[in-house]
Amino acid sequence: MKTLMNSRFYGTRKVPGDKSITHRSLMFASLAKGISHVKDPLLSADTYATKACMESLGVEIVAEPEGWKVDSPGRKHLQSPNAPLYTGNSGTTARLLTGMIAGIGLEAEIIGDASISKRPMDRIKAPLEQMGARIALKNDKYPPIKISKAELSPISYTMPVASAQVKSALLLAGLFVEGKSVITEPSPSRNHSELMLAEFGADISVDDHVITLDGGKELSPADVVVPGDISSAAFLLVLATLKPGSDITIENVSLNETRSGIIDVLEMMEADITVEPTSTTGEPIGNIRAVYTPKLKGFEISGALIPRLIDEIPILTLLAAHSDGPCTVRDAVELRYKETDRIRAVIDELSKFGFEFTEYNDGFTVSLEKIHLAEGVSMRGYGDHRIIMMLIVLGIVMDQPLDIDDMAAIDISYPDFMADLEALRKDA
Ligand SMILES: O=C(O)C1=C[C@@H](OP(=O)(O)O)[C@@H](O)[C@H](O)C1
Ligand SMILES: C=C(OP(=O)(O)O)C(=O)O
Repeated sequence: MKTLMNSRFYGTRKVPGDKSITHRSLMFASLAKGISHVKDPLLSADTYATKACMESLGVEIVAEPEGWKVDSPGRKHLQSPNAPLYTGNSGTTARLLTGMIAGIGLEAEIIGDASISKRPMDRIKAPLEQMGARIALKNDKYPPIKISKAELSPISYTMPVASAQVKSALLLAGLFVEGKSVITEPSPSRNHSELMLAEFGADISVDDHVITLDGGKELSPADVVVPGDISSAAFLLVLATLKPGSDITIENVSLNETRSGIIDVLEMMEADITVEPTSTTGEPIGNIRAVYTPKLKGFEISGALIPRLIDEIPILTLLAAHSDGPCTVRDAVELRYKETDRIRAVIDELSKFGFEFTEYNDGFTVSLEKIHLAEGVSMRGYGDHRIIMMLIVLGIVMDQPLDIDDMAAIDISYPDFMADLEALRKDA
């Protein structure tokens, strides 16, 4: 990390493939009999976990120069695994896979690492049981998730929280059930499942907050091109905004409205940011340029904006360092149920440098007079990739290399993060 100090960051870069889209491409391709291709997938610990789970069900996935070839015997020929399915650190894998296993009538036990073992799964158990699934959890809440064979019926479900993982688990469960499943969201969460299921031939329609899936139809193989992940781009965009002399363009990144809340926030803060849409092939794609902006406005984010930037909140908090007023996050209690309690982690770590927080159950208000350099302080990453990358950006902005534990957790979503920073680094 030392080599990144006293630098500015300049240039054009692509970030790795979108994590949410990569998980879904592997799962949907595994349900469609025949060969699908996934171009430019994210190659990271989380997506390798999904790949290994699909292979355990009997799907052949081969690396090709441009990505993966997924060869599925068809959902009727997938097999119950003879060992627990290990989802590593990936909540998306655990929740979507539960819906998928229940939907194809297999039995399996789903486990994960220490963080997954503390993430709530009752949010998928309740609606899946309403469909007829048989699911057992530890203390009725946590993994291991034990799924027994059962026949399902369609569901009509109003989700209490906007969660793409819950929505997608229900869509996966309803895919091969005759009849209409209707899912209503309180506000739109990421819609990659809806877009991609249509590409794989599912009968799915969306009307405002209501998703209707007419189940019982087989999926057909499809080729998926994975755009860059805006959640990974977020770290570079915030770095460019905060670091004097910086000017970074991220190319070929997903601009999907349900994910692009970070652009709204940067614009709200009057950061120097430019968005150039390039194409739409199911997913809207484009380039985003962020240029150093010495003075920013404060932000207040809540309500329907939160699901559109939920994973970016830790890195967005750093923008308080240059804002002329406080920054407030509300309606984000979901952050407490991620890889770690991200509200606590952000408050505990940034308080070490003079960021002042008022904590709420569903967020915080943060302001900063001046960063206090805290020599020799050790930082906790909580094994959470997004907290660790936020702390790395903080260290670069302060020109103080931070001693952060668990750096290897970057591999969960952005294995090339340090290499990309090096590639963009220029002498100040
Ligand atoms: O469906 C997905 O791919 C994801 C949905 C979000 O979680 P929730 O569904 O719990 O909001 C997000 O935080 C996660 O990183 C990925
Ligand atoms: C919360 C995240 O992922 P998951 O829920 O898949 O573990 C994330 O990537 O920030």
